[in-house]
Amino acid sequence: MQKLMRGTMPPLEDDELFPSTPGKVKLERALPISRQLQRCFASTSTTFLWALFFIALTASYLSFQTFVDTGSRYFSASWGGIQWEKQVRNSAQFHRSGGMSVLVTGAAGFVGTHVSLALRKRGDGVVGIDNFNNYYDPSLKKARKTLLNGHGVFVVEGDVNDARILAKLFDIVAFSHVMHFAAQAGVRYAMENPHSYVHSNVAGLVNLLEACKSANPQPAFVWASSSSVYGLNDKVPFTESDRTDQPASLYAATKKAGEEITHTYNHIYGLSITGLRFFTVYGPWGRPDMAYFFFTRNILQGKPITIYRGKNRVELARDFTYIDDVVKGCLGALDTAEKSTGSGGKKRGPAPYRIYNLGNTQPETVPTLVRILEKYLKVKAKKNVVDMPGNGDVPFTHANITLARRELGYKPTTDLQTGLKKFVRWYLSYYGYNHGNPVN
Ligand SMILES: O=C(O)[C@H]1O[C@H](OP(=O)(O)OP(=O)(O)OC[C@H]2O[C@@H](n3ccc(=O)[nH]c3=O)[C@H](O)[C@@H]2O)[C@H](O)[C@@H](O)[C@@H]1O
Repeated sequence: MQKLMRGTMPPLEDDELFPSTPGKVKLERALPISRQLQRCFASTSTTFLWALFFIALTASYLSFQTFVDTGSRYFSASWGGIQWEKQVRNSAQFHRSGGMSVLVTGAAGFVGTHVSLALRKRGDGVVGIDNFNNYYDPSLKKARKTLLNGHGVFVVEGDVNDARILAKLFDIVAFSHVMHFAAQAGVRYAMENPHSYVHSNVAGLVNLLEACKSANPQPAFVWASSSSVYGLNDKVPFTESDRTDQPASLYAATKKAGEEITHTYNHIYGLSITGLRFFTVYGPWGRPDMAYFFFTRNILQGKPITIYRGKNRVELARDFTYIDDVVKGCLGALDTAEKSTGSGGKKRGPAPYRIYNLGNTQPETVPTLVRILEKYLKVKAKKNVVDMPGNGDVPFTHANITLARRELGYKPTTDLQTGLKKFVRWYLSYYGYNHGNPVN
């Protein structure tokens, strides 16, 4: 402030008030008393005007500062404060002996919501964080948040790229586990918005790992990788040790990068890491960007759906996995995760690094998926069958789940018929038949 005033208006020196032009000086000195008084008055009023100018400048500077302060408080108002900290603490509290305190990122997402609810229902403490971005309808995410709130899970509005909010959360709660779902999902959208994948799946992941490695105690870290890392691998079923160095999409490449990045944090800092490769997870409260979801909407609205087919007219297939089965796999991963070994950002000993497939081991074709939907919706789909565009898709996925079965106790029990029946029931109760606004 002082700097600004000095820079704007240096103090006036005597010789500036009385210019050094010899003739003028003489003239001043020759002036009568009355004129000199008049001059003096004139210079006083100039000083007065300058003083006014300074006051005005100071006042506007101060009010600008207040505006900036208020503004920054306003923009960060979604988190912070005593009440907010209390909510975080309460939500993190577990209610069973040997319970865990879990930070769930992407908690208002599809899998994040289901896992948070399951943890809470069995008495674990859960704090959610979600940035509620508009990749798909944020009102669905808000509805999931309301559901979570109703079960005592507090969801913080924030981004995993924000180091300040993560530091604050770890400051308030000694999380035993981090369950990381926050990511840019979707295979084909990577061609439209490649940077969002790097931002969330690479930069966001690193930011979160930095917070975890510095936390004391360090939490065990479990996170969502993807079946897409198998890329062009055509050895079936896909086994964890199969090659994953041929991704077919940028999405897959960022998930693969995540597997390598988490490995370095395990190696250098002693973070306990478990990566879960999800296979096309579906079910109630699902993601509207996925085929089973928007096929349902289009069929109900009488709009056509596009079914891709592979080379030589081969039908595409996915190892569609029902949400409840995946939730059990996630809980199994959390329950069996050994502790991280580092403290104060330093590794104290080797920590586990694990990767598991969470699939269904019963691949079904996309036309079969459509037939089941038609049956439960009681509406015939208008189908356009086209060759699969070169947009990052792979022709099929099929999980070998031996490892997860043995080490996590993972045992999927829901076939596509049963799972889609439950999805359709939820969809109709949430959107009604026309998919206008949610019915509730
Ligand atoms: O398991 C995974 O790794 C991935 O599963 C899904 O990706 P995807 O299997 O491509 O799921 P959908 O986008 O729902 O597509 C399912 C099938 O429907 C096909 N499809 C999709 C869209 C469409 O208009 N028509 C069509 O035939 C796709 O080619 C694919 O075979 C998720 O979207 C990814 O986030 C996740 O990581």
